[in-house]
Amino acid sequence: MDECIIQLEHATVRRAGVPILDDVSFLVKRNEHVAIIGPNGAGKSTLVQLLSEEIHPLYSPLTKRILFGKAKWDVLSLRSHLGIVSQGLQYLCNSSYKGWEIVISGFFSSIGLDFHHHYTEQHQRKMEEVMHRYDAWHLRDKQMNRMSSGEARRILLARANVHDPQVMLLDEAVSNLDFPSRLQYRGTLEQLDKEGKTIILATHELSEIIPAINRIVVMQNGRIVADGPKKDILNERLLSEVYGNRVFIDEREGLYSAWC
Ligand SMILES: Nc1ncnc2c1ncn2[C@@H]1O[C@H](COP(=O)(O)OP(=O)(O)OP(=O)(O)O)[C@@H](O)[C@H]1O
Repeated sequence: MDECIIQLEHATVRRAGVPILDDVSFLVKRNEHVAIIGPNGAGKSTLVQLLSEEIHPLYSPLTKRILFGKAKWDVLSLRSHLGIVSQGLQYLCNSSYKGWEIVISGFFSSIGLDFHHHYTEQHQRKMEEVMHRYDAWHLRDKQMNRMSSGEARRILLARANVHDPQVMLLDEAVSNLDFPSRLQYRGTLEQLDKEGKTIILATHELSEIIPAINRIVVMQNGRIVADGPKKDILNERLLSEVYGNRVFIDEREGLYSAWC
């Protein structure tokens, strides 16, 4: 049986006294892929941030957060197992660092390079390889704070992959990417699947959910309200209920799209 690499049990997060994640349990096995969907404010990003230890759950005797078999992590070591793309990270990376510096800093779980970061030729080769893969090589010497959102997103995707992480945590990773870049991104997800990586993505864009991602988690009001195989979850009745609007779903060549 596949090992459970993410074990979150009875996790609650409060902001201003309000539970924005309410007693959520979420388990992921090695090589399993999960897409998290749900309306704005449902708690998707909060769940992803719990997994990368950007935030912490409230203490309760029932609460567990065991990541890669360990309950306690030094956050930099944990991040070396994760490839993260999120709006929050993009905001932090909006600096005068150049594209290549942000990508290579993925090896150190840092944002850009500092005097104590010593990169090797091997790091450099891998940085060049992923920047080509994400069609970002032309952005290598451009400052992050002079890039368009889509250009910066490509840099973040390259950074997330550069250190060969076990788990990709992708929170609305395709936003701002143009159509050809989305196609390329899906190709990369397929490649990650072939390499045996675990993909966890939160998205509003169902076409991001490649055929290899078969488990869908639906969130609403800080809770997981559905969790199961794609064919059971991506149905118009269930999604119409969750989104509070009539939702239409279409499927073409294994990719889905939804609209109201
Ligand atoms: N720092 C904060 N202070 C107060 N409330 C917050 C804070 N961060 C998030 N929230 C609230 O927590 C809830 C969940 O937010 P979260 O970003 O996890 O939702 P989401 O499902 O990712 O939404 P979206 O699809 O809009 O990105 C929202 O109601 C949001 O307003």
